Amino acid sequence: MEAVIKKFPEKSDDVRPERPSREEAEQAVETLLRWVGEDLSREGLKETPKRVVKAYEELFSGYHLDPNDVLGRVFEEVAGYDDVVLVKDIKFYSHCEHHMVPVIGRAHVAYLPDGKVLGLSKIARLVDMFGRRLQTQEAMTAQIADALDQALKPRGVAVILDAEHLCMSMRGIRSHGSSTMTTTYRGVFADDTERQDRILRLVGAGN
Ligand SMILES: Nc1nc2c(ncn2[C@@H]2O[C@H](COP(=O)(O)OP(=O)(O)OP(=O)(O)O)[C@@H](O)[C@H]2O)c(=O)[nH]1
Ligand SMILES: [Zn+2]
Repeated sequence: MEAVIKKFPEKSDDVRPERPSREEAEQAVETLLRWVGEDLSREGLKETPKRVVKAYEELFSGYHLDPNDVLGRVFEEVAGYDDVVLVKDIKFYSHCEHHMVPVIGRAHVAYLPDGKVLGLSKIARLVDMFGRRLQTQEAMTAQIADALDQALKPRGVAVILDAEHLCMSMRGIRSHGSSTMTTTYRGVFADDTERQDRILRLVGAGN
């Protein structure tokens, strides 16, 4: 089943009607600070609600972008290059949608072009953009693959995410050092285990 790419306002100053004001968001931070047992009159906390809201603006800026904003133009002059393009070890930070706690990981994104390629930095920008939303790792993996598929119409796409969920290490099960790997293969990669193995070997995850 194809995951749906969530469409969000195109510009960061577009405000959804139901979006709370900045002041309301700062008040919500104050409530949480009081709830954890903090003393709001402490000098060090004076600016904290403002800072947290400002930090959230940056950490969740992915809601105000869509793939068209980050992918840019495609290039067709590749001198007949006709093999896989793999951008590996794209470090990303996200937050899980269940606990709003960080997810820290690496993405490996490969595609087999059909005459058109993207600027390499744009793939890292795409990963960064989807990371700046609340996510499950599975959804983020599918969203990256869908966006590339739609923008480039390549012969195939492979996306591998390998991440540590701090909600599993800092709290809950407190399982330190475990990581989660998700993979999605589209087009020619979908049913071709040899191609899948090649990608896994290239990213250092295969046998
Ligand atoms: N499939 C999936 N699960 C995730 C992801 N991030 C966090 N989770 C899990 O979401 C689940 C939420 O489980 P719940 O039982 O509703 O919440 P909880 O009581 O906080 O769960 P614990 O973490 O086990 O304490 C947990 O098992 C998390 O490990 C993700 O990206 N993908
Ligand atoms: Zn979580």
